[in-house]
Amino acid sequence: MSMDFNALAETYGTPLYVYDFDAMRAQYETLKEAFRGRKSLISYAVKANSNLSVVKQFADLGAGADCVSIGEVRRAMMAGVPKYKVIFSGVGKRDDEIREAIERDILYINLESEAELGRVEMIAQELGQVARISIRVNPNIDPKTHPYISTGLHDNKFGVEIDAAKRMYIRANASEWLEPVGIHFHIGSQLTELDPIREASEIVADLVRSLKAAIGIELKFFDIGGGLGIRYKDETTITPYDYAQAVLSTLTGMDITVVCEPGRFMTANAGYFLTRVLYEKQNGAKRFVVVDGAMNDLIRPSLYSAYHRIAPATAHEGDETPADIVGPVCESGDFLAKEYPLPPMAHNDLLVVHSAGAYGFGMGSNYNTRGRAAEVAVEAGADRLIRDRESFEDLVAPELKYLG
Ligand SMILES: Cc1ncc(COP(=O)(O)O)c(C=O)c1O
Ligand SMILES: N[C@@H](CCCC[NH3+])C(=O)O
Repeated sequence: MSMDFNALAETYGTPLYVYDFDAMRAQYETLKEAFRGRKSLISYAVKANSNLSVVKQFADLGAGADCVSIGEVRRAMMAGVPKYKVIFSGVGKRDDEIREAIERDILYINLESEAELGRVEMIAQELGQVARISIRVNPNIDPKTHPYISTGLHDNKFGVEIDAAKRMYIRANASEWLEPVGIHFHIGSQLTELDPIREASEIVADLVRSLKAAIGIELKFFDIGGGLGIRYKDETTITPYDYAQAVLSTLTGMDITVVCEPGRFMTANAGYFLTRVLYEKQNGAKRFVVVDGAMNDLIRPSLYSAYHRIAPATAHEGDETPADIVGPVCESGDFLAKEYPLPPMAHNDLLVVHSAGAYGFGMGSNYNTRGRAAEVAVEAGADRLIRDRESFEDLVAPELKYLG
C-alpha cells in the first residue's frame, strides 16, 4: 500500500514508527497457507514487535505467541492470545516467571537446560499442577547468518545437545509433575538459506522418532522456532512455501503439529521509521546528515551494522552523494546508515527508514533522556495511534518521587 508519510509525520510528529497492518496480516496468511494440509500453529514471536495492537491483530487472525519473558506472556494474553497458544522460551527464566507460566496454564514452557528442568519440576510440584514442557534442542547447525543472531551452534548459549535432550525427556516422562508435549529448535534469525533449516529439522525429527521407539514418548508439537529472513536490501529470501516444504519433508509419516515462531517475517517489512532532517554538515571531506531519530530509536545499524533502505519522502533535486545519516545521541556509533547516497537535504525534510517493523521500537531505549517514538497503525487506508510518544514526564516519573 502506498502511504502518505508526509501527512503521517505532520499529524503525529517525528521520530515515528508506522506499521502497515494489512501487510502484516498478509504475511501471517501466507505463512499459514504454506503449512496447509498439516496441523500448524503460527506462534508470533512477540519480541519482534510487542505493541499490544500488533499482537492483537495476530491473535485475532488465530496466531499464538512465542514469549521470552513473563512480561511478554502477560502482553500476549492481554492482547487476546488464548492460553493454549502461548509458549514461554528463553535460556534464563526466574522462579516467579516459571510459577506464573504454570499457573496461567500456557501451552508449554520451552526448557533450555537440565537445571531448568529441575526448577520447573520443583515449582510444578509446589503448585500441585502439572507443567507441560518442550525441550529446545541445539542441533549444532551453522545457520549462515550474522554471528550475533545465530543460535543453533554449540558455541551459542541456546538449547541443549541431543544427548542431554534425551536424558531430559526420560526424566520428564518419569516425573509426575512434568508432561513432555513438544520439541523445539531455533537455529538463528534472518535465515536466507534453506539447507541448514532442513538439516536441523531432520536431526530433530529423528530424535522425535527415536524418543517414541525407545521410551514411548509421543510428542504433539514440533516447534521449528522462527528465523525466516526478509529482504532488507538485495537478499534472496526463502519463500514460505519452500520453508514449509523443507520442514514437512522431514516429518513424513508423523502425526505432529508444526509450531512456527516467526517474528521478523511477520512485521519487519510492514514497518517504517520516519525521521526529519535537522541539519547537513561537512567535516572535511565527510558529509553528515543529522536527523531527529537515533540509535535509541533504531539500534540495528549500530549493533549489527544492519542495512536499512532509507529514502526521502518526497523527490529531491540534485545529485546523490554519500552521507552518514546520524542521530543526536552522544556516541560515534549513533548512525542509521554510513556512506548512504542522498541528494542535498534541507531542514525538516523527511526520511523514511524501511524494514523497521521488527526489532525496531522494541529494542529502543531512553538513552540521553530521549522519549521513545510514537507508533501508528495504518489499516485499510486509515491511520491511528497505537502508542503515545513518551514524554519527559513519563521518563522521570519513576525517579521523581525519590527526590524528596
Ligand atoms: C526461540 C525463538 N523463536 C523465535 C524467534 C524469532 O525470530 P525471527 O524474528 O528471526 O523470526 C527468536 C529470535 O531469534 C527466538 O529466539
Ligand atoms: N534483534 C535481532 C535479532 C535477534 C532475534 C531474537 N532472537 C535483529 O534485530 O535482527
